[in-house]
Amino acid sequence: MVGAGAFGTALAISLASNGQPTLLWGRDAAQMGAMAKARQNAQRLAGLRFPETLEVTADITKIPLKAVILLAVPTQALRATLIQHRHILHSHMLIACCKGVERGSGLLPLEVIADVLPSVRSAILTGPSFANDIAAGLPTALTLATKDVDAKTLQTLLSTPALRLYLSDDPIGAQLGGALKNVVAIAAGIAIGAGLGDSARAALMTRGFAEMVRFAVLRGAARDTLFGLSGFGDLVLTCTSTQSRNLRYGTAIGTGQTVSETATVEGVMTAHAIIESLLTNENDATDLPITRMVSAVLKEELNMAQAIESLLSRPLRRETDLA
Ligand SMILES: NC(=O)C1=CN([C@@H]2O[C@H](COP(=O)(O)OP(=O)(O)OC[C@H]3O[C@@H](n4cnc5c(N)ncnc54)[C@H](OP(=O)(O)O)[C@@H]3O)[C@@H](O)[C@H]2O)C=CC1
Ligand SMILES: O=C(CO)COP(=O)(O)O
Repeated sequence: MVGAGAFGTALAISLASNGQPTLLWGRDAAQMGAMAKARQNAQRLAGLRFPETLEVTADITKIPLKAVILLAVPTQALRATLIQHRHILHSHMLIACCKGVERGSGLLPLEVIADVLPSVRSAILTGPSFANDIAAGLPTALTLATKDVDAKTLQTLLSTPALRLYLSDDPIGAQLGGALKNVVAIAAGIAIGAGLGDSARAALMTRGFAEMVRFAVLRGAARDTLFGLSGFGDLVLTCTSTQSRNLRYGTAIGTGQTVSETATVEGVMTAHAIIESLLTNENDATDLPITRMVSAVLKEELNMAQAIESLLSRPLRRETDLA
């Protein structure tokens, strides 16, 4: 496991609890030392003890030769991680566990991997799951999306009695579902924080989902993928649970609080990345009113009242119209 934050630690605990010898690598030697000593990640998953089969290290050369590597760093840190450790990572199967779009390039995690390490085999692991739930061994279902011929072997390797992996051969759709639902969750949080009510949240979730499907299909995804765990499933979880950092972030913005950017809130950069990529890529020209509003509010180009007014004054249309 590369990345010892909440999600990397949770997946490592889950796999090791299933009897798999698992190596959890993090970049901060002092932090890794403390985790190895306490047998828990006190900073991000306090109280959830490491099984004996879980080894913690800050030495990336300890990764065994043929190991499958899960990459659990934020999307905006993925390229730097790949570049820094390319001499180790290039010969392994890489499973991206991040949810987002890279700012500047508009690329999805597997596209970033292909850009840095063109010949590497890769997959995306995504879907509705909170790190705490996975680490506690609660039942969870995720999507493992890949074009790789060894997909079934990977599915078996990474599934546990509590963590069920469903296979998909649509990595684009799975990645876009995971990335876009974070943006909609910020919008849902803003609505809740601003006191617009649960009905407004349901409207945003539904129209946000329409937006997700529209953009994903345009980017080459299969429409059905968005109706699965990685799209609809994760949208529901993230927009309705206060465990979600994206929802909490949006709620704080909606209540007018000043928000610190220290936590991983993937929807922020993803909203900007998508809207900025629309300016440069004509093929992506589509109507994304909710993503556009989230990006504009977070950049303080619009205040909340203007954003809400702009969404509510859009022309009336048929529900199933494409835009
Ligand atoms: N938490 C969750 O419930 C879930 C998270 N995810 C996804 O997993 C991804 C990671 O999120 P999460 O684990 O929660 O985030 P955290 O903020 O908990 O952890 C991020 C981790 O990435 C590390 N990191 C950041 N930059 C780099 C870098 N350049 N090189 C090496 N390591 C780096 C951090 O190290 P350091 O501590 O040294 O800064 C930290 O260990 C995100 O894309 C998220 O959407 C998916 C499903 C559930
Ligand atoms: O991706 C997640 C749930 O599936 C985690 O959501 P947050 O990043 O908003 O906490």
